[in-house]
Amino acid sequence: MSVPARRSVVFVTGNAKKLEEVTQILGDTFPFQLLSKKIDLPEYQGEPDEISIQKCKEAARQIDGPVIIEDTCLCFKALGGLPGPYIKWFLDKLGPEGLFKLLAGFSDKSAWALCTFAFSAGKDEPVQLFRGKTEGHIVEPRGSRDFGWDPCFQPEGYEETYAELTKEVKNTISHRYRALAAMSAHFSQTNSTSPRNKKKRQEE
Ligand SMILES: O=P(O)(O)OP(=O)(O)OP(=O)(O)OC[C@H]1O[C@@H](n2cnc3c(O)ncnc32)[C@H](O)[C@@H]1O
Ligand SMILES: [Mg+2]
Repeated sequence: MSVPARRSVVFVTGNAKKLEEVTQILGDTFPFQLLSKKIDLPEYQGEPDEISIQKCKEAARQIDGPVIIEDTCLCFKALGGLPGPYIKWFLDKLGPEGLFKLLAGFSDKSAWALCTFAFSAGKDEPVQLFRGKTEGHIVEPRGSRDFGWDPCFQPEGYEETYAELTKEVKNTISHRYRALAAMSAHFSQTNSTSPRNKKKRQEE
């Protein structure tokens, strides 16, 4: 009896570090075979959900098949949630030091990292969102300069910044880990091949 091929989905991102973490976090646990495609999708404006929906629709249009995208925000409480989805440009121009200095005039250094994964089964198909949030503080940069704003984000309950933590630890507490856990849980349920679920799926 032949084993049915695992359905595949393309993770569209222009960020190699994101892809690396996603691969490490998911391991073999994800019910889809994850392929990747390096495309720099447009940086949309608006609320995080809207941005992820637009980004996913554009990815599905370009790939013309099942896709996943991800969008990451870094939100400063004292700035009403900004830079939020615009963190990429702030980081590009200011670096982690500048991000820390942005909060010089504020006693509240608290922040949260928000990750949104978006899935679409293909062009013109609906988009499903999965979110993960990790609370923390913006600190003077410490640790490796490997990945984005990691050196200036210290997650709640830790003495280290994301950049000082090992990948193993970051990948069990991060915004990305939490969003992926939500997405995996969803697809593990809907993808289950138990006869009951199969029947349910056929009825949907
Ligand atoms: O192609 P995409 O997937 O959009 O990749 P991107 O690099 O453009 O990423 P975003 O649009 O989501 O912008 C998020 C910014 O935050 C950075 N970033 C994302 N996740 C991070 C993490 O876990 N730690 C540190 N920096 C991160 C990333 O390098 C970007 O500068
Ligand atoms: Mg981007």
